[in-house]
Amino acid sequence: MILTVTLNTALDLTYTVPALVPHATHRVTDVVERPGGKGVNVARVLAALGHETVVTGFAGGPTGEVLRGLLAPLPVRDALVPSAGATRRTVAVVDSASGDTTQLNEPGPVITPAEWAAFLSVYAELLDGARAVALCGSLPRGVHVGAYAELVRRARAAGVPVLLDTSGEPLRRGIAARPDLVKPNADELAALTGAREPLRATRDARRRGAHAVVASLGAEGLLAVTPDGTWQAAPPARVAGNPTGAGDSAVAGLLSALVEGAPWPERLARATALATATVHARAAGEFDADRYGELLERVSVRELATAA
Ligand SMILES: O=P(O)(O)OC[C@@]1(O)O[C@H](CO)[C@@H](O)[C@@H]1O
Repeated sequence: MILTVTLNTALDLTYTVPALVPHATHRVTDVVERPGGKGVNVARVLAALGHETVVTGFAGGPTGEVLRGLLAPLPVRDALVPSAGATRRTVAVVDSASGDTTQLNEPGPVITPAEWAAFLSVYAELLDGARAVALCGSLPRGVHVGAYAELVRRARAAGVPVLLDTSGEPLRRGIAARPDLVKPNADELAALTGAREPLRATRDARRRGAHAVVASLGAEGLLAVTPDGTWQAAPPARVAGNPTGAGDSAVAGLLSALVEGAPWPERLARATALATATVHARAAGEFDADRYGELLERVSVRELATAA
């Protein structure tokens, strides 16, 4: 089983408008409501690939009920821990004229010390039996900033490979706890390292403690700095669409190939094809299987002649 942790789950709304104009009233032409938060998206993609998947984190209030109701028919096991505070909503507004997406994320509930303690005991139980764990997304209020570092250390102590996908101070502290893999995007990487040049920043991130770093660089694909080598993976062509959740699909691809013991080029090909197929999809956590299959054959993975 693969475990995904989403401490700040979300009810994701995707609105499509003809054109997004500040101060104007907009008629929404398409509404999609999905169970979300990064780790939930990762789990949905993993389940679609046929992996046994469990989601944990917090869910509460009426939004939490809706989220759990949307998860129920999916082949994903719900091990979410109840919180008194309500699960947040996030809104992605897709401008169909420009193709740009604007994201609005609520802060989420305040987690109490008792709820955090309840989560830690569920996490410990789930680690026993997990083949890999992904720790994903922002922290809800009330959860300490070193929470991911703590969860990384516990996964390592249990011998479970751990992937971290977060930002800011939780990422900085989490990396220092030596996760097997981190997957920052270009902005997260720049904020962490102060470097804009992708290769330099990715190598710097790895030096901070991660075993391997896979940076997601939008249309440029993925850059991986690993103990086995350095690779750049790119989609066959620039794609237009909603990029929300593309990074989560990349995480799912990396985990899926990792638990199958695939080598790095194959992990990166799978991650790039899934991320690209998600840009074509209506919402995060989704992809078209045929398109994924076509992309997988056309993704390029190039080894860079440079030391990690
Ligand atoms: O606020 P966070 O936790 O950083 O990100 C949350 C979020 O924007 O990320 C996903 C896309 O990656 C959305 O489905 C989700 O709601």
